[in-house]
Amino acid sequence: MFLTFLFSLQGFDRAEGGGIDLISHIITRHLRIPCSVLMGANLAGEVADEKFCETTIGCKDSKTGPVLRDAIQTDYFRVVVVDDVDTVEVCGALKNIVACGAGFVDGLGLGDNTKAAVIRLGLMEMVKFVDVFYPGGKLSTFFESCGIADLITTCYGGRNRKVSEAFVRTGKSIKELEDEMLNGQKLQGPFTAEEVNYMLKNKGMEDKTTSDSHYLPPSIKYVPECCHHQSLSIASETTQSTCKCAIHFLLFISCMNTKLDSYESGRPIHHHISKL
Ligand SMILES: NC(=O)c1ccc[n+]([C@@H]2O[C@H](COP(=O)([O-])OP(=O)(O)OC[C@H]3O[C@@H](n4cnc5c(N)ncnc54)[C@H](O)[C@@H]3O)[C@@H](O)[C@H]2O)c1
Ligand SMILES: O=P(O)(O)OC[C@H](O)CO
Repeated sequence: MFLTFLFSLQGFDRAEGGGIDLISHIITRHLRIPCSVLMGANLAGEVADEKFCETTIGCKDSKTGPVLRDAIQTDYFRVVVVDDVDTVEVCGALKNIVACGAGFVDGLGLGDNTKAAVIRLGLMEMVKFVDVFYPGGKLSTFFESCGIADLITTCYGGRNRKVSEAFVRTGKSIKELEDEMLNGQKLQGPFTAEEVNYMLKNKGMEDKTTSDSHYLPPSIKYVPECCHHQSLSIASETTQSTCKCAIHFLLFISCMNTKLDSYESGRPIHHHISKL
């Protein structure tokens, strides 16, 4: 008999002292039981329709992991268990920010090549973020469903993408669009970006660039800026100012010019990060 907690919530919480907290850490701290996470390319409607997908469970305990997998896995919902829990959870949170960037690209009509660049650079930001703030994470985790696969599906089929596209096209605020398009649901991307931005500001890291040993994740900085900017603007100016903001966002990510030369499964990220 064992007690554990498995959840699929995406996002961070603000921590005392100006940082951010992972939800799994908060649950473990309060309930004093181990916490595992489930993240993956799992748009709820498609899972409900029993269309094939994969998912990732992050679980530290080698005995509990297979028990959770066997309890959840079906023919159409395939589970891979990894022990890199924090990276799995961070992927689930950060990819929502990148999806807003993908939505801006769609709203601006920039095409699939640009969107692929946003997705690639967003993935590199996620890798770098884990390396800086959750050292010990494994690069191989980003190649599980919780990493690249969830990033792709969210950047094509998710709510963050959809609303962000409408945000650029219509000139309405995120709040208005949520009310109109999501039937009571909320976007995670802008909120998560603000939390991460808050943490970076408190650490004095918001103006660092990728060439510094500290870094600035551009979409994390520019997604909330774009969203805020838009919500404060007036109708005739909104589309123009949002576009300007979104273009800044794209310019910044393209300046990153990061490259992943090699990848060896299962090794800690800092073995690779010097090549980014
Ligand atoms: N929908 C998907 O395809 C999908 C897939 C994978 C993971 N997720 C994640 O699962 C979580 C829930 O997604 P969803 O689609 O069910 O969202 P949802 O918006 O339908 O539901 C979220 C619920 O949380 C409640 N809520 C919000 N803030 C709260 C608070 N502070 N205290 C108590 N309740 C609060 C809301 O009232 C709402 O009922 C999110 O973190 C999402 O990123 C969603
Ligand atoms: O609809 P989104 O943008 O919240 O994305 C949904 C899920 O995160 C996909 O796994």
